[in-house]
Amino acid sequence: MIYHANQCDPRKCSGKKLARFNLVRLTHHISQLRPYIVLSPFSEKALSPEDKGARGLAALDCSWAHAEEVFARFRLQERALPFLVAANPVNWGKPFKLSTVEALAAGLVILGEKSQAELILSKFNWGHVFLELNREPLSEYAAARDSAEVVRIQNEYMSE
Ligand SMILES: C[S@@+](CC[C@H](N)C(=O)[O-])C[C@H]1O[C@@H](n2cnc3c(N)ncnc32)[C@H](O)[C@@H]1O
Repeated sequence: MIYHANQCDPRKCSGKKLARFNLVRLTHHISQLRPYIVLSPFSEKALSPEDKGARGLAALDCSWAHAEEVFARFRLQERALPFLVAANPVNWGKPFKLSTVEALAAGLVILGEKSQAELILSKFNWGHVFLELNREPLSEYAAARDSAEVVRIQNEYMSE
């Protein structure tokens, strides 16, 4: 599920593209995200395999310029993704600043749904590069026990 704030260039928006392929549902009602784990770069808790019981994943598609202020307006079941590097053309090589499709794909891998991650990334010509660039950390995060272990693994990558 993706909450869409309509702040992006529709030609470049990865969330809208996923919706065109019927791979996500778009909503303009934040309340519809409540049953799901919402990926937020501002959450203090990291996503981990401990979250596997969740009903599903959600992201909030808005401009990075307004993201902090948009997330601050709501109280949801939020989780941050650990250190991963973007492969999308807008933020290529930047850590943590993932496009919506990269964030959902990373979350799916961490929750043990790698084939779903490959499916959503397959709609983007750079999509496979995201999994290649982050193959090692993603497989370690997916094997972690809980959020604290994900953060410990992340810190090892960040100190390298
Ligand atoms: C700010 S929007 C930008 C969307 C971009 N315009 C696009 O077309 O993909 C990206 C969304 O992906 C998720 N996301 C990105 N990086 C993340 C991170 N490091 N941790 C958690 N969620 C993240 C969040 O839901 C965030 O709001």
